[in-house]
Amino acid sequence: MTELVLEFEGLRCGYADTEILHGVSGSLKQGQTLGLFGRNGVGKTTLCRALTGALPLLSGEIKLGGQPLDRQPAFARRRKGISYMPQTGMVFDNLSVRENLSLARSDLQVAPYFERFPRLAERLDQLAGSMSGGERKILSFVRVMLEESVVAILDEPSEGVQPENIENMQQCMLEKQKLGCSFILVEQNVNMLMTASDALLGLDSGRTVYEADGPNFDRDEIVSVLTV
Ligand SMILES: Nc1ncnc2c1ncn2[C@@H]1O[C@H](COP(=O)(O)OP(=O)(O)OP(=O)(O)O)[C@@H](O)[C@H]1O
Repeated sequence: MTELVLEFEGLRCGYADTEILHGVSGSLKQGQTLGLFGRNGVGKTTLCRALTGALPLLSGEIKLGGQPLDRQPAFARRRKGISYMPQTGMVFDNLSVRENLSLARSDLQVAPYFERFPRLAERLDQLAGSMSGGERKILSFVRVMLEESVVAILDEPSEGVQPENIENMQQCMLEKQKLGCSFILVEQNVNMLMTASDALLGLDSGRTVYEADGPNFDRDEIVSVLTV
């Protein structure tokens, strides 16, 4: 049986006096991808931020490899192998592509990613802030791929990215999965969600409304959660 790498139970959290997540639970197996989806504003990014430690919990538990994680600060979670590609603010605009990539601090090699995304290689000395939205997403994605992660959380990586590069992103994820990395993938693109995920978690208004194990997901059910 595949080992559970990340477990979260009854997560409640929010901003100031507003509770956004009302007790969300889920789990992630080693080398697998949990697809997280739902309409705008239902709490997907909030869940990501709760898992990374950017947002404190009101209650609930998070475990990584069976060990409690929820009292650990964000930097300690990063050291334990939780990586995060945020939906926005994902690259340092005033640094070049080369400098952004060098921040990944790992021994993993960047060359295979330049083969998949040659425009990055062509723009190594360009400031990240002068790249297009899609190019910046790719840069942010590659930066996370270069981290030595146990769990990589990707918040809408395909937004604004052309289909050919979405396919390349999925190939990169598969390669890291083979090395044991697990992913939480926030995605509105139903095709990517269905093909990249081993299990799915659908949210609405801060609550779980859909859970399924793959590989055969029901597209109509997914679309209905996205269009409630
Ligand atoms: N920093 C913040 N302060 C106050 N409220 C916030 C903050 N960030 C998010 N929210 C609110 O929390 C709710 C959930 O937001 P969240 O970003 O988690 O949704 P989401 O499902 O990721 O949406 P999207 O698909 O649009 O990215 C929204 O109502 C949002 O307005």
